[in-house]
Amino acid sequence: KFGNIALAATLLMAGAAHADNSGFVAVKDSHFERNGQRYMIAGANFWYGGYLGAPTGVGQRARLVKELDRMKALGINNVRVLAVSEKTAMKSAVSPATTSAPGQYDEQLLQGLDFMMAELAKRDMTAVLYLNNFWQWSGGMTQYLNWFTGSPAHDPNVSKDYERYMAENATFYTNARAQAEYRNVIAKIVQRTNTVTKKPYRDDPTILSWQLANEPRPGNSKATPQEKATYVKWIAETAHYIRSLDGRHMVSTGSEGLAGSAQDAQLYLDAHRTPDIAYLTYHLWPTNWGWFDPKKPDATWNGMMEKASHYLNVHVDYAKKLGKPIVLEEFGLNRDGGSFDIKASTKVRDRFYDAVFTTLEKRAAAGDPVAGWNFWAWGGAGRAANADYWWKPGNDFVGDPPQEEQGLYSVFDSDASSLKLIADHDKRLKTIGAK
Ligand SMILES: O=C1NC[C@H](CO)[C@@H](O)[C@@H]1O
Repeated sequence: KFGNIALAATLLMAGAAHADNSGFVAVKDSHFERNGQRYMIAGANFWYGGYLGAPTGVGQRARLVKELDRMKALGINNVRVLAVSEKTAMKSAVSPATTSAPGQYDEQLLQGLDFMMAELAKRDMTAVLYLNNFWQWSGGMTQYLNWFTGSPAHDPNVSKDYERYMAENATFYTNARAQAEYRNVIAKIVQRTNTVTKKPYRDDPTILSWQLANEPRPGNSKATPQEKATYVKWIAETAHYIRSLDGRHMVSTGSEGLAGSAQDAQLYLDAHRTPDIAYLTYHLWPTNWGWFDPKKPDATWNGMMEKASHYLNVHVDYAKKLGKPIVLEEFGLNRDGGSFDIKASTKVRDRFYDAVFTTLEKRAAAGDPVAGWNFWAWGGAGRAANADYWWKPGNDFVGDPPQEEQGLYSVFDSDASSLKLIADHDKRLKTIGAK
């Protein structure tokens, strides 16, 4: 009899040994799992988290600690953060930047990322780190092209010619020297050892995923079959490269979904089919995409919600098709009347957030591969510094990057109704699917 008990205990131990208690988030049956439990992302966008963590210069470590404490208290468990920026002459981009020139990296900003990662780990929070930007506000792909083709970095805030901007940026994917430097940066960060925790990033479960870029697109709205094929290949090869450096962390694309895929569902599916991309991402921007006019809320709300509801649901269906989780890792709406003023109310935005959260909770409760959300974006204690609401070096960082008015989409610490809504839904989301 005693022998049986010993045998049972041994088998139990052996079984337990196989349960993954590493703390890493991984995909299991088209959901996220962490330490054997369902993991839902109840997240925020916090692009400047690494900047606040810097030991000198732009660093504001006391503010960073307070912002993370506030997020943690609300039940936010994940932040989506810009991991690296490129120095550029463009006015609407953040400065300083991590990469001042190919091969020259600002150790202070990289230590900022280290400090932020250490603080997240203390709070049992995770991070999605994006390694490039399709847009100009952190230098991004247009700055790489400036370095390697000599073409002037194209600021669409100045040219207003987004179609030309996007077509030009897509040449990044086939520029061998730009790709080589991009991979140097990827290797530098993925193989980095955190100077605060002394832990290699590769061994740090605080990272939820490495993300190829913020909102990478195949080209402009008329992307050609060749550009689309190039885009799918770039995603697969870059994701494979990251996985060759770090086989423990998931990799994600940063895609907006159809809006960032020339409205081509086949392209969006093909871009996320490779096994090296662990989950799908998508973003939802009603005002940017012309579905909503904050100055005519009553006239445009119904049409917008019809489109938004379809967008939310159809991408969950795409994820089901691929058998992978999907994260709505950006969504946002203006303050009432389109105001940038922190004193403006947020009634319409709260209604929109509530509708987004409720739609995704319903799909998650039905067992669909909804793995959570990140609202755009955490403004916290940051405040716009100038009457015209534009950012200048030395000003506070808020949820809106420098290419947009500081207050456009930010959720500030004084937006009590928004924060309560976020906290309530984050709590509800995390109970869905919990074993
Ligand atoms: O990634 C992004 N998506 C939309 C945000 C708000 O317009 C924008 O600031 C950012 O570039």
